[in-house]
Parts: sequence; structure tokens; C-alpha cells
Amino acid sequence: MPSQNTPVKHDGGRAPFGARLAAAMLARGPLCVGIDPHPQLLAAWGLDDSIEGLRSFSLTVLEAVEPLAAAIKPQVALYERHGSAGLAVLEELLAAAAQTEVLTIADAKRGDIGSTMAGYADAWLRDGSSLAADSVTLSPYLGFESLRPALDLAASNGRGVFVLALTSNPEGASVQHVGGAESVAKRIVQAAAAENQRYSAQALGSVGLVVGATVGSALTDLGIDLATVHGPLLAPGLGAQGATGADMRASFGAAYPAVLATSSRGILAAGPSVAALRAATVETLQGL
Ligand SMILES: O=c1ccn([C@@H]2O[C@H](COP(=O)(O)O)[C@@H](O)[C@H]2O)c(=O)[nH]1
Repeated sequence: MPSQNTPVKHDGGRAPFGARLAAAMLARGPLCVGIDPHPQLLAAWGLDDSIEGLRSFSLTVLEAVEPLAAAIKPQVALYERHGSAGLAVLEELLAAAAQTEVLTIADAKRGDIGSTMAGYADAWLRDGSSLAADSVTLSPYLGFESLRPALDLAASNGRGVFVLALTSNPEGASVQHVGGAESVAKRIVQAAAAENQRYSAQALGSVGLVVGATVGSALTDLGIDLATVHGPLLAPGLGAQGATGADMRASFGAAYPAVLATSSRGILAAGPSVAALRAATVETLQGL
């Protein structure tokens, strides 16, 4: 575990991810737009479920939301289902986004034993990797410490991670709530808080958590204080999964300023018109 005084080195002059995200949230508001090219959405947009459809969908969403959102979150599974050509579209999307102000969160939910984790860290967080994003989502099911290669690489080059803690799906509780007052989720929250001690106390740390907008009273029930994390809280579940801005304020309480709400289908359903996607993004922001 790094000490509070561990120096943070940055490649290429990039500021830490947490500080960059906090600045983006301040300037644009606390919204991430998910880019989830489901086959049904491609069809609703009049696009084929093909590489060209995937490319058109992805670049249209980027064009629409990059001036408005703090971050975009491409769902990696929906690129992987198109094979290597789909991943090439994701690479193109990430490269195009890197030319804009919007930050990127690759929703890959990676996690493995440490030696293999180093490969995932290289893919999603290493400078020069064609899939490198500003941050990536990670699964701690093999133990938080197994994520070490990604935690350290991100800290070394101004990138970030979001570790699953309390997910937005109803099935998550069967694992994450286990242990009651000493729940699995609480252990993950504590580990992220310890990890963020390596970052300046003046800004958000770069180790974020995924905590669903749908968690309701779970944080209170499990005695989890997210204000201790000092990192960003990525909150899926807004819109299509039913959660609202009011729900999030009620659930997150004092930790709400660190919440980056994310919505995919709730905004994407407005496409393919860029103007309509922008209107849906603004409307979603107004509800936060
Ligand atoms: O707990 C989690 C973690 C990740 N997700 C992902 O977020 C989006 C949500 O899409 P919507 O269309 O806004 O429901 C999707 O990519 C999920 O895989 C999540 O929903 N919950």
C-alpha cells in the first residue's frame, strides 16, 4: 500500500486524472454520456449492425456531446462483439476524443491475477497504446490488491481507474452486501480511500469507484461513508435503469459533489440527430 507521501510522477505533463475530472465536472457539470452501441439502438438510428454502423454511431455521439459532457464512457463489450474491426472503431473513437476536452472512461471492467492484470493495464492505460483511455473500469473480484499494476500505471501517467463497489444491477447485492457491517463493498471503499492517499488532498484522487445511482439506502444500511474516498464516484443507473437526480442526492448525501452520473440509453435514444442528442444531454444535466 503506498504511503501518503509516495510521490506521484506524471508522463507527458498530464495532470492527475482526478484533478482533470474535477475541473471538467466544475466547468461542464457532473455528467458522463455512455456510448453503448446496442444493436437495437443502431437499428433505431437507421444504421446497420455493422462496422460502418458502429463507426457512424460512435462518432455522431462524440460530435454531439463532447462540448457538453465531462466524460464519455464507451461500453467495450459492444465494440468487442464486432471482433477486431469493432475494437479498431473503439480505437478511432478514443483517438478522436483525445483531440477534444471530453475525458474518456473505457468501460471494460477488467480484473485478473496481478501478472495478467499488467497486460490489461498496458492495454487501457499505457501511453502509446492504441486503446489507452483517460481511465478504465476495473473489477476487484480477484481482490483489490490484484489491481496493483493498473493502480500504479495510472498513478504514474495521469490516468485513472473506477473500481466496482456497489453496482447498479439488483444481482450485485448478493456479493457486494455480504458481510453486513463489514461488507465486501465497504472493504473496496476502504481500499480505494487508502489508495487515494497518494494523491494531493486538495483535489479528487484518481482511484474512483462505481456506485450505482440505483443503490437507494444501501450506503446507509451498510454503514458506508463515501466522503472518505476522496475519489470520483461513477454512478450508472440514471435514465434507462430508472434512477433520477433526486434519487442520487438522497443516496449519496454529503458525497454527492464527487458523483459523476452516467447515462447511456436515456440519452442515446434521442439520436441520430446531433441537435436532439445535445438537447437530451442538456436536459439530463439539468436534472442533476
Ligand atoms: O454498476 C454498473 C456498472 C456499469 N454499468 C454500465 O453503465 C451503462 C449503463 O447504461 P444505461 O443505458 O444508462 O442503463 C452500461 O454500459 C452498463 O454496462 C452499469 O449499468 N452498472
